[in-house]
Formats: sequence, structure tokens, C-alpha cells
Amino acid sequence: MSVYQATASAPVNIAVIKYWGKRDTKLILPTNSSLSVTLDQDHLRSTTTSRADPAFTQDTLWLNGKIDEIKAGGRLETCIREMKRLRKEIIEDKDASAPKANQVDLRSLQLSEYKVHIASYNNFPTAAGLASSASGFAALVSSLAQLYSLVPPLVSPSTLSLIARQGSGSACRSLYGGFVAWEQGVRPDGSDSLAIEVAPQAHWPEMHALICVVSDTKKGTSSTSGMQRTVETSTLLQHRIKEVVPARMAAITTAIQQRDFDTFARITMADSNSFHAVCLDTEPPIFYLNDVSRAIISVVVEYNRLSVERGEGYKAAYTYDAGPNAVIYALEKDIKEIIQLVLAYFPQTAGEFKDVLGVFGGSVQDVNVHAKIPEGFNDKVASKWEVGSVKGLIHTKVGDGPRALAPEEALLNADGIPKTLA
Ligand SMILES: Nc1ncnc2c1ncn2[C@@H]1O[C@H](COP(=O)(O)OP(=O)(O)OP(=O)(O)O)[C@@H](O)[C@H]1O
Ligand SMILES: C[C@@](O)(CCOP(=O)(O)OP(=O)(O)O)CC(=O)O
Repeated sequence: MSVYQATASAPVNIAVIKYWGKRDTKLILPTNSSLSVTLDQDHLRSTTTSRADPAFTQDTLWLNGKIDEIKAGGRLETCIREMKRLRKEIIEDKDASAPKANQVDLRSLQLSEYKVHIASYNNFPTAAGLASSASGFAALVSSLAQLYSLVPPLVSPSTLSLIARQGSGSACRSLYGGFVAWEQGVRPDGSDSLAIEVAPQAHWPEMHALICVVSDTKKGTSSTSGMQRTVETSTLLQHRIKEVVPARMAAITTAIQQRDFDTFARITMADSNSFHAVCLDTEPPIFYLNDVSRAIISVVVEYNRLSVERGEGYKAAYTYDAGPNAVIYALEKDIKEIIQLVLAYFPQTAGEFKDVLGVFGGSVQDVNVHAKIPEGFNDKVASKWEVGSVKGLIHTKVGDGPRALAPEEALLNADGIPKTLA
């Protein structure tokens, strides 16, 4: 009997214009458009295998080897149901004699009527403010799209993004590589609230990112509940939605198209600040940044001041999601200097984090030997922190969209059970 199984991986994305607020919590329709950079899956990714089988008795999902309950009416159920519906609508209803591999078994069920087993694995901490829900739901939708043959040119990533969006808003942007906008849309049914590609990865491959992991534990206020509270209580959010974001979306799109890093950096930092300002304007206030986050901001601000003084314009852009971890965007030519600077203020545990060693062209036991403050930098802007204040550094760059993986990469065994559990 045929095996109906597919594996896909999907990237994390980190927004430079932040999504914060829903106008419809069930359909996950945002109060403003947003824009992100997709990060390289060679570093951070979710991998998901989906399998449809007439012998399965219920839809089941394992996340990192543990069953994740698919609650009725919940986000996982919505995504799985919508992918089955799309399969039925686009393929099965159109062609009763659909290709054999997509067709029937002894009980005359269509593929979309089989129950599915899904195994997913994140190669980085889940629910720690590293956008696991974004890569996770994008990988889920991508693996089901492969399984159900809902692939281009029949189905575009934008169409799939409509479904990933209902898993987690930011997930819709992980359906594309490169630079991606999530257009808020106006229709009440959400059919125009989708992701579009602003520029592919190849347009600006020099865009690198340094993730400073300040905390890898579960955060206090989830994005979902935090943004809802902001919508209900913040007056500043209304100004952000109406006046601030639309102009920034247009300006940063142009900056990306023109590969204008200085403007890209100014807008990115301004929007991170605006997002954290509306968090503070929430009742009761929400604090995602901590003292380490703020020290990183001070270091980046001084670095940019020096860069302007040198006539080079802004060279680093910090941005923070709903947690204390910093993502610093910078061009490839400057990333080494920035990593050296970060090491000078936030020393790493010797021998542990090797994710930044690539730029130093070799391996040493203690990455801290590379710490260096550029000449002319006012080193009083922040104090030097203890080892471990920044727990890890991940050097990555702009990356591609979801990938279809080979059968050998499957996370399910021949019985449709995660290989790690068998
Ligand atoms: N690989 C995955 N497959 C399916 N669902 C996932 C996957 N990874 C994460 N999720 C879902 O996303 C939730 C975590 O989302 P949450 O928003 O709390 O954290 P985060 O995405 O790391 O942070 P943020 O979105 O604020 O950056 C998990 O509890 C799980 O429900
Ligand atoms: C701060 C953010 O990262 C918020 C992300 O929120 P989520 O997409 O995690 O929220 P839900 O739609 O409720 O799942 C900004 C962004 O990614 O644009």
C-alpha cells in the first residue's frame, strides 16, 4: 500500500515592523501590516513530517517528541482542518479521478479524509521568544501542503500563508524567504490578510543577523494575551496603527528595494521602540525588555553614533520581540566588528557557544579572546556584564522559504510514530 507522507522545514522570521494587535482574534487578523526578515534555516528551523493513513484513528501531533493536544476549535485543529479543506476544494472536488496516489483506499476515503500523524521538531528552544510558533506553524502547513500536493503553481505560498496565519499571526510571514510583508487586509473573512514577498533572499544576501540570547526560558506574558490587552487598553496603539506603521511600511519597503541599510536600521529600531512603548502603555503595563536588553541598546546606539561620525551611516539595528532577546541586523561586512563589540560587553562561557566562530575563521576554545571595542567608541555607555548575562550568540543571515525534505529526513517511522519514541 502507498505511504502518504511528506517532510518540510520552515524558517523563523524576525519582524522589523512589528505585528501587535488583532482586530479578529479567531481568524487572527491584525490591526496593522508588518514586515520581517526570514532567517536562515541552516541555523534555526522547525521540521515537520505529516502522514495520512486510513489506519489512523485520530489526528495526532508530537512536538519535540511529546504529544501536543489538538484541541477542538484550537489553532492546530484550525490549520489541519483548513489544509484538508483546501485539498478537497482544489483537488478532490475538481477531479473525481484524481491521481491514484491521491485517491482512495479500501474504504473509499479521499486523502483529505484520512487522519494524520504529525511530528515536529524545533532545533532551538520552544516558546522562548525565538519565534518558534512562526516556524512551527509554517512547517506544519508546508508539510501538509506537500502531502496534499498543494504546491506551486496550483497553490502559492501566499494562499498557504492564509492558513498559517490562523495558527499564529507571525507564521504567515515564514512561508517566504527574504523580506516579507504581511498585508493586514480589509475583508472581514481575512481572505486578503496574507504574506507577500517584498524581496527574495538573493536581493540582499549581505543582510546578517546576530541573535543575543538573553533568556531561553518561557516568557511571562505571551504575545497572544499581551497584544490583546494592548488593543483593549492602550491609546498609544491607535496612533501607532493609524499614523506610524503605514508610513514605516512604505519607507522600509523602499529601503529594502534600494539596499539602503542606514534607513532600514533607523526604521527597524524606531519600530521596536514603538512596539515596546505600546506595551508600556498597556494596562497593566507589559515589560519585555530587561537591563541586559537595554544595555545592548546602549551599545548599538553608541556604535551607530561612531559610525555616523566616521561618515558611514548606521551599521547596526536592534529589534526585540515579546521577550528580552536582541536581534541585531547588520551587513556582512560589519558583523565581525559587531560580534567583537558584543563580546566585549557580554562575555560568553568559554567553550560553549561556537555559533559565531565562523566570522573569526577558525576555532578557539574561548571565543572571548575576540572581544574588541572599536577606536573612538565611548566605552562608558554600558558596564561590562558578567559571563552568562547573554547566554548565547547565534550568527545567522537572511534565508530562504520552506523546504521540501527528502524521505530519509522523515521524523515518523514506518508505523507513523516519531522515530525518537520508537
Ligand atoms: N514545531 C511546531 N509545530 C507546531 N506548533 C509549534 C511548533 N513550535 C511551536 N509551536 C507552537 O507555538 C507555541 C509557542 O509560541 P509562543 O508564541 O508562546 O512562543 P514563541 O513563538 O517562541 O515566541 P514569539 O512568537 O513571541 O517570538 C508552542 O507552545 C506551540 O503551541
Ligand atoms: C512581537 C511579535 O513577535 C508578535 C508575534 O505574535 P504571534 O504571532 O506570536 O502572536 P499570535 O498571532 O497570537 O500567535 C511581533 C511580530 O512577529 O511581528
